[in-house]
Amino acid sequence: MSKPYDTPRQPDAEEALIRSALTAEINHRVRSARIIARRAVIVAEAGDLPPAARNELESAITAALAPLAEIDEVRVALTGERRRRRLIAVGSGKGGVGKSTLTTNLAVALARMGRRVGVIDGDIYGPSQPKLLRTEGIKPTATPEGDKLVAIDSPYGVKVLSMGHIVAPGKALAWRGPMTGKALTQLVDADWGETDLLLVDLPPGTGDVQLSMLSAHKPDGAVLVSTPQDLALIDAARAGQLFEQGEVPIIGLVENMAGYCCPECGHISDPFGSGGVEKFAAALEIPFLGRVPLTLATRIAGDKGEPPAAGTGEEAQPFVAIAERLARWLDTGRL
Ligand SMILES: Nc1ncnc2c1ncn2[C@@H]1O[C@H](COP(=O)(O)OP(=O)(O)OP(=O)(O)O)[C@@H](O)[C@H]1O
Repeated sequence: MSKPYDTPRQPDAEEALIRSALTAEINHRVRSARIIARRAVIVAEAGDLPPAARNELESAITAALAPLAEIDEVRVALTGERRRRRLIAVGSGKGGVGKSTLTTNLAVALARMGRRVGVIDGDIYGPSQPKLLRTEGIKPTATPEGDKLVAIDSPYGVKVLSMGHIVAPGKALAWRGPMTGKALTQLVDADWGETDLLLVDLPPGTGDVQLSMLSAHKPDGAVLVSTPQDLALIDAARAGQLFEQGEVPIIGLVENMAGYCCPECGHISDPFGSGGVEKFAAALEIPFLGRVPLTLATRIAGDKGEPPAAGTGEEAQPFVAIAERLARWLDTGRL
C-alpha cells in the first residue's frame, strides 16, 4: 500500500481544482481530494473538532465545491473523533530547580507505562531537552506539505522538539515576545504523530512564553517544581498564581533536590532544608506530588542524556511514583 506522506507530492489537476475552491483554513484539514465520475470525494481531518464544528466544516466544503462545473455531487468524509492531545505544563518560579530533569523523566516513565508522550522544550532561551533526551544535533524534518515540523524520536520512546533542535545555540537570546510566542506555536502545532500527551518544559518565571502558552495553547494542567528553599517556594507560588489566573488547574507541586544522600557514607543531609515544599503546598492547598532526592547519579545521568527513569535504578523510583500519580490524574481527574 502506498504511504501518502512519505514523499512530497504535487497535487494533481483534480485536487488542485478542488483546493482552489477552498479556503486556506479548510485546505489545511484536507487530506485527500479526488473527483470520481463527476463526484468530489474529500477526506478532511476533524478529529479535534466538536460535533457542531464538524457539521460546519462539512457544510462549508460542500457549499464551496457546489458551484464547480466539473462536479455534480460532493461527498465529505471527516476523520473519526480522536481524543484531543493533552498538554501538561511543567513550570517553576526559579531557574535551575530541576524542571527540565523532571519533565524528561516523567515523560520517559509515562512512555514506559505505555503512554504516547512527547516533550516540548518551551525553554526557548536555554533549551536543555536535546541533551536530556539525547537528540542533540538532530534537525527536525518538515511535513511533505512543508507547513509543520516533525517531532524527533528520542531513544527513550518519547518524541521531542526544542528550539535547541532548530536554532543555533545562543541565537534565540535576542528574541522578543511575539517571536517566542510564534516559536512555541511551531513546536506545539508540529506533527506529533500518535502522541496523545505533551509535557511542556516551560522556562522559569512568568514571562512571554508562559503568557503565550496560556493564551494560545492553554494546558490541561500544570505541575510545579521547587527546591525546598524559601526563595524558590515564593517564586513557585508566583508561577502557580499565573496558572490559576489563566484557569489552568495545578495538578500539584514536586519537591526536587530534597535531601542529599552521600554516595560514600549514605548519610542524608538537607542542603536546601527539608519538608518545606510539602508544608508550603498544604498551606496553599495545592496537592503535593512527591519528592525527588538530590543525587549525584541524577546529575550525571542528565549530562549524559540517560534519564534515570529509563533504567531500573533507585534514582528512577521517585519519577515513576510521580508519573503514576500524573497518569491517574489524566485518567480520572484525581491523584
Ligand atoms: N534531583 C536531582 N539530583 C541531582 N541533580 C539534579 C536533580 N535535579 C536536577 N539536577 C541537576 O540540576 C541542574 C539543573 O537542572 P534542570 O536543568 O533540570 O533545571 P531547570 O529548572 O530546568 O533549569 P533551567 O532554569 O536552566 O531550565 C542540572 O545539572 C541537573 O542535572
